[in-house]
Formats: sequence, structure tokens, C-alpha cells
Amino acid sequence: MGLEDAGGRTALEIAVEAIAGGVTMIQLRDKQAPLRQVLEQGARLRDLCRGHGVAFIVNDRVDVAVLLDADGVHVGQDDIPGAEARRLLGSGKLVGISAGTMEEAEWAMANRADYLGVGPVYATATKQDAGEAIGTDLIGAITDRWKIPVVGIGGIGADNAAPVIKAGAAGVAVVSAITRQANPMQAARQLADVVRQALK
Ligand SMILES: Cc1ncc(COP(=O)(O)OP(=O)(O)O)c(N)n1
Ligand SMILES: Cc1nc(C(=O)O)sc1CCOP(=O)(O)O
Ligand SMILES: [Mg+2]
Repeated sequence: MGLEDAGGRTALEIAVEAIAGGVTMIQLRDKQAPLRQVLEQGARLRDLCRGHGVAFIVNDRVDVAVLLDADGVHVGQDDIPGAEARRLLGSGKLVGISAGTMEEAEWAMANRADYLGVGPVYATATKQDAGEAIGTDLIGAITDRWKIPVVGIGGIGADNAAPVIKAGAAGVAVVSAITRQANPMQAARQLADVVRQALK
């Protein structure tokens, strides 16, 4: 989660509400905090997730994922390659890989991704270097070609999540649609309802 606009609330506070609202996976994504703080915050988030049967994933940092005994790591095209991440993490852990083009999806599949994060589906202000919105077509093309869970990411909220699922995604990954809302629990619940409905 990026908590720049979380209204002074901590990641843990937001996560408690998000889980109560029905999220099934939480990713620790903090590119700024000192490592010691990331580890402390991560341990609290991990314990919370474990207590609720929610998957806990660390973004970028395989070392942090190992130290926290996270359920897995999410890596992008410029991060540690997925196959190397898996070697460090050991078996039984998830490796998620980002893809914004079919070529990137091919790389991710060659690196034996467990799931793909595909985006930015819509325009996003959360990730400055996300690039132009790509829409939902790539999700359809990937899920037609491979049997792999895909989550759409980028600019997704309850108002526009349904087409992402209808295109073939198994779920959606969001930051601002939960962290920037006055009531993160209600926002998560609305989003989960839309996703569940679209999956039917
Ligand atoms: C689920 C999910 N999908 C994509 C990303 C983006 O990863 P990456 O391209 O490495 O960019 P950063 O998040 O590291 O800025 C993600 N984090 N999660
Ligand atoms: C972390 C991230 N990755 C993206 C990608 O396209 O790979 S877009 C993104 C930011 C998602 O935040 P929001 O839900 O607020 O748009
Ligand atoms: Mg990354």
C-alpha cells in the first residue's frame, strides 16, 4: 500500500479495515521507509493477515519477504527476476510478476510466475512511472493464452472493476480505492461485492 494520502492512518489501521471489508491479499509496498521500519510494520501486517487467512505479499524485496516469512513476493520487469526470487524464497511461496505487454507476460511466464499483475488498466496517480493506461484487452489476451490467475491493477475502483473481471481477471489490486477513502472498510466491501458479482 502507498499511504501518502491515507489521511494519517497507518498501514495496519487501513489493513484491519480492508480485511474486514473482504480483501483476500495484502501487499506491503513501501519504497521510502527505512528498512528497519518496513520490517517492523511488515511483521505486524503479516501477523494480522495470518490471523485472518489473508495472503501477505511483499513488493520488490525478496530479502524482506524471506525475513518476514511472507506468503510471497511481487516483482516487476526491472526487479529481481521471478525465477531468482523463487530460488531465494524456497518452495511453497508465491511469486507474482507484473506485465504491461504480451512480451512482458511471456517473460513472466518463462519465470514461472504464480500470478500476473497486469496494468495500468486505467490511468493512475499512485505510481508515477506506471505509463499510459492499457485498458483490459491484454488481460483477455493473456488469459486466452495461459491458464494463470491475472489481477488487473491501476486506477481500479468499484465503479470500473467489473470490466476488468469480465475481461478474464481473477481479481483486482488497488491502492487508492481503499487507502484514500474516508471509510476503507466500506470501500473494500463495495469493491469485493463488484468483483464477486462480476466473477459469477
Ligand atoms: C499486483 C501487482 N501488480 C503490479 C505491481 C507493480 O509492480 P512493479 O511493476 O514492480 O512496480 P512497483 O509496484 O514496484 O512500483 C504490483 N506492485 N502489484
Ligand atoms: C503499484 C501499481 N502498479 C501498477 C502497474 O501498472 O503495474 S499501477 C500501480 C498503482 C495502483 O494504484 P491505484 O490503485 O491507486 O491506481
Ligand atoms: Mg517492483
